[in-house]
Amino acid sequence: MRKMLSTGVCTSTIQLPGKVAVVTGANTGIGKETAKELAQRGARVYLACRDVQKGELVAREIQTVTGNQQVLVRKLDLADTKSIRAFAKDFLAEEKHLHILVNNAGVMMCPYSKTADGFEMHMGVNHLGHFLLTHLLIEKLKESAPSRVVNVSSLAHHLGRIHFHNLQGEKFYSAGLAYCHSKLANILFTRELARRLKGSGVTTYSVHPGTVDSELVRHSSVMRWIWWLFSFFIKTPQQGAQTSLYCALTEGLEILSGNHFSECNVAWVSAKARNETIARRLWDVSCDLLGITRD
Ligand SMILES: NC(=O)c1ccc[n+]([C@@H]2O[C@H](COP(=O)([O-])OP(=O)(O)OC[C@H]3O[C@@H](n4cnc5c(N)ncnc54)[C@H](O)[C@@H]3O)[C@@H](O)[C@H]2O)c1
Repeated sequence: MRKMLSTGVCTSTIQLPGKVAVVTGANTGIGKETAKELAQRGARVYLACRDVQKGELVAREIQTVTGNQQVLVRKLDLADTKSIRAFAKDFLAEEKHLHILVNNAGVMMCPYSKTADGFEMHMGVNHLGHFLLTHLLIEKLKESAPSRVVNVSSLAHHLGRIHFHNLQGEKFYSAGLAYCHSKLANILFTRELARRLKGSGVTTYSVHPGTVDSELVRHSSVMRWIWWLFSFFIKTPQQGAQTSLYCALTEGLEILSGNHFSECNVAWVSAKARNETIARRLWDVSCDLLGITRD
């Protein structure tokens, strides 16, 4: 597939020597390209990956391409809170700072399954896993301010709903909709996080990367076919990384904390994604599910 149609490009020229970044799901697709660009600009970049072997291959590739040897791989399985806690514990022991956290990893349309902690896989990995990770790293982000959290969501959030009585798909389940619900949760999390972080020097943004040629559609032959059919309009992962990079790097973006971005611009979100009551309730429910004390 050859791609075109990318209007959003991150034009920031900022360099990142001495800065530390974590990118989840960085061994493929958009996450890999995001990590590569952060490394290119001189940051120490942690590739937080489920598959450490694949991560090591990618780290070596990024080191070769960028000349930056500070590209490190650490095990992170967002489908297991023990793994998330272990990752955070080791990271906090190892690093003095964290300036950029890109919550990029995601699953789409996987068959009904549960995480190690019994959460529905989309909600568990895409939302709850990143919620816990951010919670565990938030003090380090505050200490390192100015710092940023970028949450990779999707246009698919428009079809999402937060059914509090069916958050784990226990009453009804559709793999396609489960993905949409989790991507809506990413935006609600971003908005509530921004509200809570006001004045802390940590800002946060949610992102729609565009429609990108990646491994995301691996679970759905229909989606693979649609991707192939529209291949001319589909972005490369490098193009798909631009809005995440824009939100991580652009100077002066702090006043737009909590907003959603697409094509390196503020983007419209659904009415459900702007509902502060749902955002606060989702925050509380997420804390309860993860055993985090509500504040
Ligand atoms: N590709 C698109 O068109 C598109 C569109 C909108 C949003 N997105 C979002 O972009 C993000 C990146 O997706 P991509 O397109 O690069 O797909 P991808 O499948 O290439 O990358 C997803 C990454 O997440 C990782 N991951 C999955 N489950 C994990 C787990 N349990 N623990 C840790 N890592 C895990 C995978 O290993 C992979 O590295 C996702 O959040 C996705 O929802 C993608």
